[in-house]
Amino acid sequence: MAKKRIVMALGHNALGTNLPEQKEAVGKTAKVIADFIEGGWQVAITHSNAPQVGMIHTAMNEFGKQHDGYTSAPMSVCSAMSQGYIGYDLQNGIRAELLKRGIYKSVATILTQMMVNPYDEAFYTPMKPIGRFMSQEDAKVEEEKGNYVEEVSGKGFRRVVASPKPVSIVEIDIIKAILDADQIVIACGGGGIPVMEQGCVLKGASAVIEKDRAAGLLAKEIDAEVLMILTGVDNVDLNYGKADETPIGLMNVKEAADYIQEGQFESSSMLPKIEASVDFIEHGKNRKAIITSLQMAKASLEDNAGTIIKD
Ligand SMILES: Nc1ncnc2c1ncn2[C@@H]1O[C@H](COP(=O)(O)OP(=O)(O)O)[C@@H](O)[C@H]1O
Ligand SMILES: NC(=O)OP(=O)(O)O
Repeated sequence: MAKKRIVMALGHNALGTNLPEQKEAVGKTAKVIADFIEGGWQVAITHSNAPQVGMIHTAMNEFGKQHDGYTSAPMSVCSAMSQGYIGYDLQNGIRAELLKRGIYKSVATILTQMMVNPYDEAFYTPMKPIGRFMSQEDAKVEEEKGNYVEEVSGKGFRRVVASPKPVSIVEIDIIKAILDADQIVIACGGGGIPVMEQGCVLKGASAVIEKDRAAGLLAKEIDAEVLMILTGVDNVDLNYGKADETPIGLMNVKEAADYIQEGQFESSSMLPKIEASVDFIEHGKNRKAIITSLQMAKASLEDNAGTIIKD
């Protein structure tokens, strides 16, 4: 019988935002991933990259100017770098955890490109926050460089870039081949490297794709049973941040659509997770999406925690 597949999308809490944090977080995350593999799941992993891609872009473009022969790097190249260095940590962390348990499986990171539509409206309105939180003075400097910034209530300022929807996964066949061989794949990291087709050539786009939307597309493409989005909270809340905030345990796609209509979910954080979940469920049978924290991951798989979205 074919093994069941799960896509695990790792947010900042399961991953950290810089190298030391990442090392520590990955150790804990690898244990949960290994539990799932031990439990007989075929696992595809994807991850966040907004803090990292912003840091890499600043490093490449600021320091690049200061040294002869160093050149700056476009956002698509920075996305590729973020996939490489996050994947490197993740694949070693998972490999080590599996070895400790006597499980001999390969873990591979696929530098994944994601086809986007060059006419996607999102290119006209940069909305995806990346990089560090900045003071107003630093934000002004960024704007003078030609970058876009946005104020994040109570937290300072952040760069924002375009975030087109992912249309197709260029490396999907190799991702499927790794899963068919019952090995572990890390793919579509940071939403995938956004590219546009120009004849036979793929050109990088100056954008960062929402990793939750990429995770949903990946889950659809590999025909996963479960899309598990691991984030900073145990549950999705209704009336988030208000006095009558209420955690959602179970909702169906109709209820999710109604809540979206009511404007229950923030566009830059929870909305893409819910939309990706609904889209995943609507395109298959007996599928389940889970939004929860790393701590609740195992319990949520048995419907005992987290926010579960079903048909
Ligand atoms: N309706 C909601 N219910 C719960 N958390 C919410 C909601 N809306 C926004 N959030 C916030 O959004 C965060 C998740 O978004 P984000 O930080 O972008 O995720 P990640 O990096 O984990 O993918 C949560 O940790 C929480 O602080
Ligand atoms: N690419 C992306 O969605 O990253 P974050 O989850 O860090 O925002």
